[in-house]
Amino acid sequence: MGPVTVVPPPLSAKNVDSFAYPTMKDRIPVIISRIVDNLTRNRDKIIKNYPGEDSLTELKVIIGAMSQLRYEVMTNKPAAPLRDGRSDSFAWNTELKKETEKAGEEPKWFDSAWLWMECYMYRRVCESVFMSNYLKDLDVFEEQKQAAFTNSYKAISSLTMYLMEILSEQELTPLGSMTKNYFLDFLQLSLWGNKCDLSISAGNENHQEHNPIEQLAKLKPFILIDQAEDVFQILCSAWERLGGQPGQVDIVLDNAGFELVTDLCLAEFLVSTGLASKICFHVKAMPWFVSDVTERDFMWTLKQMSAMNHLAISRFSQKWKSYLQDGKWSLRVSDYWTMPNDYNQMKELFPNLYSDLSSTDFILFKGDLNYRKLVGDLQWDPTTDFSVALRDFKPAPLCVLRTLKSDVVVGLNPGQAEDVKKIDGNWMINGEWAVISVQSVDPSTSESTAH
Ligand SMILES: O=P(O)(O)OC[C@@]1(O)O[C@H](CO)[C@@H](O)[C@@H]1O
Ligand SMILES: [Mn+2]
Repeated sequence: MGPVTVVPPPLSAKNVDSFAYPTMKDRIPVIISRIVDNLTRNRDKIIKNYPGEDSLTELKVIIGAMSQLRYEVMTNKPAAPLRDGRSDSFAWNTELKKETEKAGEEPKWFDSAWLWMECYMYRRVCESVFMSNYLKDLDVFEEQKQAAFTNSYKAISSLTMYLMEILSEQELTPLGSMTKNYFLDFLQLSLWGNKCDLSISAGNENHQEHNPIEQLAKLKPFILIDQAEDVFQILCSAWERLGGQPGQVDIVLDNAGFELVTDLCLAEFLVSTGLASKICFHVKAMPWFVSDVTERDFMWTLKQMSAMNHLAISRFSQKWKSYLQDGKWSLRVSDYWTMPNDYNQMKELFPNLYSDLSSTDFILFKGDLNYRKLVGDLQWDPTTDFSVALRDFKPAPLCVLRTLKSDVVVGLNPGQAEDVKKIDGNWMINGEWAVISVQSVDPSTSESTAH
């Protein structure tokens, strides 16, 4: 038996010096107010897209529910059971009961675990929409997500042209050194794509304007942990294990807009250089943390790209649609990604998802929320090993690409956190700093090594 890990307490808004506190006090109320604004401003469009004799009444009910939710957050009311009867509501209400039993009272916004309450907030937003008849499929964040894509046109253009150029001009053998160098570039592009999420900016415009490739060298010193080479090594080991065939890669997506395009470009690079045989993208089952990708966002992005008068953008989107048809790429939706639980609990709560993930050769997790769920959103000492913070979550070799937007980080060297803090007091929350953290799992022994 290995050493027993003492698990620290969760991040919580009860610590007024933590980022959880201003999130609850300011950012979440602003996010809810923006939903109300958006629904009010787009009233006619919504009624037109979701016609029905009661559409307008339902829209008003949703707006009312948003005001009620904002009031509940601001006055620290206890979490109430979900009432929408959606397939996940039983699991959610079971979690609510468990939390209540653990604490001796219902979870509250400013007293309980930040991760739990923040997920509950987005689930409540969805509840108000799911409770309607005509507006059931309304995505209250759609406009913001679509604007984030449209406003990143220049960066998307540079990125896709760069990808097209290297794929057509270079002889890239799967395990060659040139492939490795380009792979490292695309992995970093996907990492920095994570700067562009909309919940951190409380829904303010947050898009990519500059040429992303030119920025890579400048951004390199901001990667606090860089295990990108280990990722390449994992893909090479899969090759060898599979007798000279590439393995499957799963990507647990985060945000729509520019970030999604960086992820798709990475996936294109992987399949067209023979580093991966198949890609499975995991998307959210409902609108989530403002900018997270749903299946609809994914398909919308491809459709928009096809309609663009731009050679590289439209070509890639055609190619990507054909991958979806021939199974080289697939999408998978699971309710687990929109539960409040961390990934250590996945094996017990969603064994099918865990076993699916165990059958792949490599999992890439994108973004800050995935990072929080991997390490449990706990107050770890920053020098804790990544594998210790993951606890029992080791379905397959995995990597997380994350810009820091919440005050939890592990895997740093002694003194590193203190040094970065001297340079940038907001290093943990401003999205300027990043980590590429890896856990390699040897499939024969299931032993993991992480740094
Ligand atoms: O997962 P993502 O898109 O990178 O970030 C989600 C996020 O904006 O939401 C939380 C704050 O509300 C933070 O954990 C994080 O900054
Ligand atoms: Mn996100």
